[in-house]
Amino acid sequence: MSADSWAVAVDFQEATTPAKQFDFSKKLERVRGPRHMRGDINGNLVPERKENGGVRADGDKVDLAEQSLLNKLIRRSLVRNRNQVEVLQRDPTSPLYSVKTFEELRLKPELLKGVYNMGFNRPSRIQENALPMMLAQPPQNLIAQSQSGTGKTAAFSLAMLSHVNPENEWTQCLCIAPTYELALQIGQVIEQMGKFYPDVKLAYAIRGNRLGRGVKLQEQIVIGTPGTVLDWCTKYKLIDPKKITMFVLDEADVMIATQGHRDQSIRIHRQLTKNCQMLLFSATFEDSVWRFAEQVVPEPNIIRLKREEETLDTIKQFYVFCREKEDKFTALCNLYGSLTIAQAMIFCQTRKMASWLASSLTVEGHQVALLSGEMTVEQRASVIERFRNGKEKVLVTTNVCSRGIDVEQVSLVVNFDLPVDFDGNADNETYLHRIGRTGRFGRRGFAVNMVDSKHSMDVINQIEMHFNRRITKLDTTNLEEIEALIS
Ligand SMILES: Nc1ncnc2c1ncn2[C@@H]1O[C@H](COP(=O)(O)OP(=O)(O)OP(=O)(O)O)[C@@H](O)[C@H]1O
Repeated sequence: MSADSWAVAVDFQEATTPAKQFDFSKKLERVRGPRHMRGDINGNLVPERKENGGVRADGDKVDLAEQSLLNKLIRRSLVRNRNQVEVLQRDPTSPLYSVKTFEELRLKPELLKGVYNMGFNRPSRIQENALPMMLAQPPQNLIAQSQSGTGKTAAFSLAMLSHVNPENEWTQCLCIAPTYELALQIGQVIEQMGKFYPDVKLAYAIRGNRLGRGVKLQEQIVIGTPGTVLDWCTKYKLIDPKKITMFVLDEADVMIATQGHRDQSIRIHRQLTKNCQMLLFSATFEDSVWRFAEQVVPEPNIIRLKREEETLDTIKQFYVFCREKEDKFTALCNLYGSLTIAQAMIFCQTRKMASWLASSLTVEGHQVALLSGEMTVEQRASVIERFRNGKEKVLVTTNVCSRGIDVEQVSLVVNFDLPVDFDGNADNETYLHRIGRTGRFGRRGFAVNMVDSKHSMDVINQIEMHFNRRITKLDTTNLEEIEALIS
């Protein structure tokens, strides 16, 4: 079918399709989720996980640990969340404590000073409930789930620092994280928080950190990756697992997606005593995470903070017909020429397309930032930082690289390529994730979708049906129309 004829066919289809035609297959999809997607405990659709993440339709590998690290590197503050925390107590008759200030926790003055020195004025939503539970006597086990950036790491770092007895020169708290880099990030938080409490020492059980066999560690807190921690406990006997009184497993969802980590974690856990306090944290909570959590944390209290829903309510959505990539490029330039745009994010399906687009835009005189899969996490973090600081006005990216980026001043999102799943169907979750970022915090945003085939028009229709929101056709050669629609 030529481009013209499919465009005519689409026009015809639009004109003849009633606005709310019912499609049973879509309804089923909404209940079950599309293939390769599953519901998490929040009722959110999340991609099915494979060992070590998985490969998306765009060819970029989803590395959960990298995503998590990127999130940590680019984060500046707590993620806003107005949802209520859900608490499930093991013993529902015991009083439920929640604190509004750090003073109420009766922390050691050195620690309180460390907390305030980090700029924390009051506990975050999840910390309000989690901290009293983690610090309670007798010790209580905890499974806590809340999205990245809500204060989990800070919470268990404070719990570990507060738990140890600095006079005892042996390891009392053991914390495991999925990667070397993530372990280092947690260690930095502990070091910063414990800045005024120098009696407490921290060791990193990570690759490359070799110690002689049989020497007993004197550091009260050890943080590391499962393989090295297991070696230190069993092979080298640097840590006596029977003396561990607090065990923290961070990023459980990432942990079980990483080959071998699940078994190693369980093997470490088996070395610990029954009296050891077990704490497990996760950003998401699929069934597999839950099953793992129950293995590691007996008789748990459970705290959950639902992710704040992303919404399309404040976002105007459009689509533009184009023939091929050059045509899309022209449409994009026209759009850019006729709008006052603070900052824009443009999503491409492949790395190749993203780099072609970035260089074409640069030739046109735009200041462009490019996020691409071959960059290291640190390089990506610095590109995002520059973009956030307004050094570039346009960010071209593939989907994988940009998860979790929150740039308040982005007012336009362009789907240069539409988000589709492995089967070529609309990837509604990714669509919401991309577009939802423009209209953050009640501000207005615009989303423009480039449609270049009958198939991509079908995808637009699927997205419209899924969200029950209209996506309006836009003629980018008609500047007056653009101004009228977008104003
Ligand atoms: N009570 C608080 N007040 C202000 N800022 C806080 C507080 N607790 C944590 N933060 C800050 O909020 C950000 C997110 O916190 P934290 O890293 O603990 O979240 P998280 O849920 O563990 O996320 P991730 O697992 O991605 O690291 C950090 O920059 C941290 O310094």
